[in-house]
Amino acid sequence: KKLAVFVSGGGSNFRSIHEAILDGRINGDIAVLVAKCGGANYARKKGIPVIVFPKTKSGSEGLSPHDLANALRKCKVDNILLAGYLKLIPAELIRAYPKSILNIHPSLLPSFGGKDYYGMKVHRAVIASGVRYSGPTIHFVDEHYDTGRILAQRVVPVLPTDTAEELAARVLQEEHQVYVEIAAALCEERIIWREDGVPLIRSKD
Ligand SMILES: N[C@@H]1O[C@H](COP(=O)(O)O)[C@@H](O)[C@H]1O
Repeated sequence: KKLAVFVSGGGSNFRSIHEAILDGRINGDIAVLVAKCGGANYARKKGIPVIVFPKTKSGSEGLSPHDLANALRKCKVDNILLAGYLKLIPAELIRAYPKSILNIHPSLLPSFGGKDYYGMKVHRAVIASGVRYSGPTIHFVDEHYDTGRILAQRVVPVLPTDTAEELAARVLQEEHQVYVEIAAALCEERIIWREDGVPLIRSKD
């Protein structure tokens, strides 16, 4: 399978997916990185093409949603993985990639999800709420923030002494593992849909 990865932040999930492709845990290929941030340096070093999206404020750089959809089709991209990508995905791209776009969010959705919950804000809210467990969620992407069908979750404890940074680090470690497992299942076409629309992962033969 050909993957496009979208990043806004440091890109550690992107790197861990790429390393899993290099060592054979994922039978796929990153055709292109969509970013305009730090993650792009690693991609350029590894010879992965980079597309700047969205357009920069000056309009001098970056693609429109329509041009991006065309560029991904040209790269023969099968699936899109959002890895720390903070922008809403345009409806045109969701129409072009039905049931083919995944996102990772650092909380147990539907709790602590939505446009106001990103980065450290998530972990601060989790700690302030007093919940005892948190963890990453991987879900399909729809027109809204963090509301698409949930595909996978992992649980980590929230310790009484945790700072948001400590909790974020514990969740990020789980993120790297679960996103590699799910990307591997995606590339082996082991994602199936239950009649009621819930996506499931078929175990390896
Ligand atoms: N959306 C969230 O943003 C953070 C970015 O991580 P990275 O992959 O850019 O290091 C991760 O916690 C991810 O869940």
